Amino acid sequence: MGEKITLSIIKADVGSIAGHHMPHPDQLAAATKILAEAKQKDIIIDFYVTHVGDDIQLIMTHRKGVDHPDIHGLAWEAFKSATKVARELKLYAAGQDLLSEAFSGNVRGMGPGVAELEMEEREAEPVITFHADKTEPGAFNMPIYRIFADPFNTAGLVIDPKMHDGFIFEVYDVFEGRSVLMKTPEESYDVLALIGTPGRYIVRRVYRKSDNLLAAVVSVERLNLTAGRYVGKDDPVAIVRAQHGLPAVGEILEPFSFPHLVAGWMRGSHHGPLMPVPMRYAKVTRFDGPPRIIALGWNISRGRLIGPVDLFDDVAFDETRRLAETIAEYMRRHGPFMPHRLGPEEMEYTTLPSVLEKLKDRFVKTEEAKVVKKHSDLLSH
Ligand SMILES: O=C(COP(=O)(O)O)[C@@H](O)[C@H](O)[C@H](O)COP(=O)(O)O
Repeated sequence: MGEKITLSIIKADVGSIAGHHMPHPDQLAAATKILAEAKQKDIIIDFYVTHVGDDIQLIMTHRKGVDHPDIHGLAWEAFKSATKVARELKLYAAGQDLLSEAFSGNVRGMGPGVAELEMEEREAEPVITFHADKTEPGAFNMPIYRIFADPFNTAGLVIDPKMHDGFIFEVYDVFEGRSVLMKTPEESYDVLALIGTPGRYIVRRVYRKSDNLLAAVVSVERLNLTAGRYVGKDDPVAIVRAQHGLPAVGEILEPFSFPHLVAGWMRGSHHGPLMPVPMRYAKVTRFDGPPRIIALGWNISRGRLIGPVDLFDDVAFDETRRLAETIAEYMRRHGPFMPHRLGPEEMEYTTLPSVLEKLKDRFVKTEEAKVVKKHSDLLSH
């Protein structure tokens, strides 16, 4: 057995410039300083700090396995430091995603989003990390399904003997906090029956069936469910391993050529197209969006992060971006109406219920005559 390396992405929104747009460079520098010191002390092997929209992304490699208090504590410290900068500069929503003052061993349930994948490095270990803003973890359901279970997307499912048996999906129910393992292709329709409800059922992990190799991990934290109130959107991340018996990089990127509708966007309350963008466009503007995603390509070499390459920085995705803009325009024309605005179940976790609360005593039973009388009484005052 070779050495095990863990790739951890821990992300949080701890304040940004000009609303929920993007972090200040000094915040990224503060987080970088903390991780650089940890690298010097051999707590982590390597790291990279970036952002998508207003979310700071800590990408780290280490030998400590998933959910390790040293790694989570380090991320917490980096976010605290970036929050301090945000407070000094009076940035917007300083410390937004840090739901607790004190760290208690693990950032899960404390606000930040987490995707961690422990691996035995293959001879070459190509990996893609995805980072999204203004959307929820279920936004990954459709692309992950297409990558690992749709032969019209992934030719390797048909052609490559190592993939031909299919993959095992772990689907997580965010409301019940439990998950189920399901096999594709044989249980594909059952998988789809669940993950077509992306606000509740989220693909959390995918394993290659032939040898149980862990191929993908998605962050499943739903910030508003954790906080019990509207805080911001979850802005999920994912790690997908590529090539040599796994989907090729091009097969992993392919589903993102369709800018599918996801929940999030303005006030976490609207459906909009997920737009794949290069890092330089990883900041939201129009109606605080549209929701965006970047894809960073890496090779992991004895834990060293070789990269990133900015995978959506390609004219091949120009048409997708144009289509996303057209869809954004179409959806925007609906204003406050569904299906642009989310449905009532999803709106439960936004600020709308407090508006509706004000109206609750003004509803009257619809017995026509009495209603007309009551209205005429009200109007005559
Ligand atoms: O979705 C949004 C922020 O989500 P985020 O923090 O990026 O997860 C924004 O659209 C805000 O909801 C919007 O700008 C209003 O913000 P507040 O004035 O309520 O802070």
